[in-house]
Amino acid sequence: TMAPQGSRAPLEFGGPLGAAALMLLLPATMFHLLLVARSGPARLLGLPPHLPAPAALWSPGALLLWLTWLGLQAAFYLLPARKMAEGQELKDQSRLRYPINGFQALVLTALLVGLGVWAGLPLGMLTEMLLPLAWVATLTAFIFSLLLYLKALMAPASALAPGGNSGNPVYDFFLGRELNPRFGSFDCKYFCELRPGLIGWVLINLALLAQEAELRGRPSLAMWLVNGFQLLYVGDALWHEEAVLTTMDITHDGFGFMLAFGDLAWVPFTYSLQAQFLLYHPQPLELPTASVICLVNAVGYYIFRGANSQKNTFRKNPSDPRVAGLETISTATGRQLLVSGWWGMVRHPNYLGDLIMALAWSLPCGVSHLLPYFYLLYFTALLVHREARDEQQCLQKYGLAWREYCRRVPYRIVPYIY
Ligand SMILES: NC(=O)C1=CN([C@@H]2O[C@H](COP(=O)(O)OP(=O)(O)OC[C@H]3O[C@@H](n4cnc5c(N)ncnc54)[C@H](OP(=O)(O)O)[C@@H]3O)[C@@H](O)[C@H]2O)C=CC1
Ligand SMILES: CC(C)CCC[C@@H](C)[C@H]1CC=C2C3=C(CC[C@@]21C)[C@@]1(C)CC[C@H](O)C[C@@H]1CC3
Repeated sequence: TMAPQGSRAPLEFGGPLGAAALMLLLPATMFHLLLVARSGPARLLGLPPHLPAPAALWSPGALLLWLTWLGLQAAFYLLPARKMAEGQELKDQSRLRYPINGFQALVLTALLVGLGVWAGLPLGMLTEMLLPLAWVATLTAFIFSLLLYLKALMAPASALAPGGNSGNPVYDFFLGRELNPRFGSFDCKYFCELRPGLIGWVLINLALLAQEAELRGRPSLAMWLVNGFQLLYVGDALWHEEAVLTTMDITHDGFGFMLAFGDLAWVPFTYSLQAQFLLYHPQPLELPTASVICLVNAVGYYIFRGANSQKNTFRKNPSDPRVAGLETISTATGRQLLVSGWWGMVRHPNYLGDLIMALAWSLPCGVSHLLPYFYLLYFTALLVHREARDEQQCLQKYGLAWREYCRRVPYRIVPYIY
């Protein structure tokens, strides 16, 4: 109905109405979770006992801290990188270059925070600032996406994303118009996708652990597990930073409110929900149960990493001895699809591993509350939707070969179930 500005890509996320609803619903859910996690009953489905006064949301200190954080991570991004990677080929046949120094940013942040704590910085105080920090992060995401929307008005057609250019301002603002908005060599989307949000998430977790130690003498075993598991996940993502260049977020989606808010606000303030819950609702955890939970996380990580690495190795060099023996299907594009190994088990084995880890992150919080399982529920919905989007894109790319793959590997994420 509305495609005056170019792409006739089918509308996703329920079109403009869905986009408008998500723009309200996502921040509202984030604040709901932040408030409920610290409330006595900690009920996921129910109103928070107290709504904060507007003054509790606004703090110049939080604004300063947030801007310093973004500035610090931007400075780390600009430091010399161990490697410069090339992105996928763009519409104009060019390729962008990206610094691979995310893990270095994590290490430098850890050193800086360690130094601060050694010098007497009260890290636990960060937990008192989560609400105003989440508020400034949301405002930043909103203002940033508005600026990006305006910047895209001046971008050439070849720089626009396949979706996000329907002509409907609400929809396009949500999805993002420009594919790789950059200021000089500074790539806004790539920067936001991994650094301020993911590193911020583990820093908030650590502050919650420090605060628990302050309140109860030492951190609980459950808090250690949640911190350890999530640090492994974030460290892994930054270590394999180059792999993010082939995700649909970088190759297909524009940079709009969805990713800006998701990366800057949603990830740090909702992905740290389990640690938030544990600070206000300590849970007893015995060693034998903790060991079983560690095993669940290890199984999830093994599948997640095995599947991602197998595909990355295969895409880089199909004759690499680690993948050369695997069975494949040829496609008209000249690329091949794996039909054995992890990718012969289900069509998204990496999502399966990710979901098993999500379960392991919630289990230390016990089974008395639904709230810490929010991430697992949200993530299942996100991955089911993401899987469907990816299938659609693969069907377009590979046509009949993709149908053949679906016939040979009939399950999407969970063998014999889905
Ligand atoms: N924690 C979080 O919030 C989130 C985590 N994730 C995680 O990020 C990681 C990346 O996920 P995502 O970006 O969704 O995509 P994937 O890593 O699953 O990549 C999908 C792409 O892989 C290629 N592919 C699919 N099947 C095959 C096959 N059989 N053989 C070879 N190549 C194949 C296709 O691209 P092509 O053929 O072009 O190479 C397809 O588009 C995952 O581990 C996911 O779990 C993702 C989203 C959110
Ligand atoms: C709030 C919205 C509903 C959607 C926001 C989505 C974002 C939070 C996610 C989109 C893709 C992501 C990826 C990751 C984190 C979450 C977001 C940004 C990873 C970096 C997580 C670690 C993995 O190893 C790689 C992931 C790539 C995609």
